[in-house]
Amino acid sequence: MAVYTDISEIQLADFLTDYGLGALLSYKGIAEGVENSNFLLRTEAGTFILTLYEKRVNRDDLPFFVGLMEHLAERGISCPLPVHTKAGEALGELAGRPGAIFTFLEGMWTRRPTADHCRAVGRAMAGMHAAAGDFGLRRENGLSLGEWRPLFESCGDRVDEIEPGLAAAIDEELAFLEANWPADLPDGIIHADLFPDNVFFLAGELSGLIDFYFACNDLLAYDLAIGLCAWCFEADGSFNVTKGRGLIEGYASVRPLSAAEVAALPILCRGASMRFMLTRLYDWLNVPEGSFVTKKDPREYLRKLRFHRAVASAAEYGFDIDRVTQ
Ligand SMILES: Nc1ncnc2c1ncn2[C@@H]1O[C@H](COP(=O)(O)OP(=O)(O)O)[C@@H](O)[C@H]1O
Ligand SMILES: N[C@@H](CCOP(=O)(O)O)C(=O)O
Repeated sequence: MAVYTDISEIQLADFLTDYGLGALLSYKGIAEGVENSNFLLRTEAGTFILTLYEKRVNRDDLPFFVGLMEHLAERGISCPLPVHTKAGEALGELAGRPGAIFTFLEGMWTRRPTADHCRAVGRAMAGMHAAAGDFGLRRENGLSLGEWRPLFESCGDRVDEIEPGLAAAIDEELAFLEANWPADLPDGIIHADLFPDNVFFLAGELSGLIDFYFACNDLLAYDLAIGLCAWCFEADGSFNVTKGRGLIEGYASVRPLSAAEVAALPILCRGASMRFMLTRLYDWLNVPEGSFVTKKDPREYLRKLRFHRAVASAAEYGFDIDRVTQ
């Protein structure tokens, strides 16, 4: 969850008068997600999601996110659609926060991803990359290579509280990533946070993608690397090659990879592990105790980073290179 901003029934009912959604019947904060405040709304017109945008979301980026969701939906990608006010606006303001109301997406995220789930996610990710190809706006990745060191430095001198020696290990890994990060791979709009909690399934089928608030222009294969980190590890920390094969082959069945993208996967996975370890680390040290937010453990991504550091070739992710390259 997250609910960082509390709203009263009076505030919400007043906000809703701008929309043609009828009267408010009920609302409650959603205890999932970590970035924004989300509320489940029931009005006379049906069920909706109200999102209030919090700290990491820049107000200027909101037209990109909302426009991207509309663009993807027009091209057949199942994702939430912003509801417009009677005046035609997708974005409003509530409790001092920018906010928007979205259509409710049926389905649930899976707590136990299987190789079939991974294959479906790979296909959906590649479908999203293709559908976003002609989107007219750009957004630079605010959490790419150049931002990792400042984020690390902003964690201050408490990093070793998480694990002794962690600060030095991060410093060394960042130096490697800064010196070796790939250039000249195909780029485009990526989701950049396609974790299991952002993919819904209904009756065994993938029913939609949510949470586009990290979406940005970056290397397409970096999205796949984020997916390998988020979907293909077991609770005991081991990498599941069957899931890895499912994810990558599912992706490549829609958008075949280049040999250079395949070769870059291990370093892209190291970068993805670093990125999620650092945001978790920052939150771990900075989100106040008692917030209605579940903090995520940075050590999970430290373990994943260590795994990827030991990978000598992308074939170790479990797939047949000839089946995924063009
Ligand atoms: N359009 C939607 N339809 C149904 N549920 C949604 C929708 N958007 C958000 N949710 C619910 O809200 C939760 C948090 O949303 P998410 O966008 O992941 O938040 P955050 O940006 O804070 O990570 C999701 O796990 C889901 O339960
Ligand atoms: N996926 C990130 C945290 C952000 O997750 P969200 O889906 O709640 O926005 C992580 O696991 O660190």
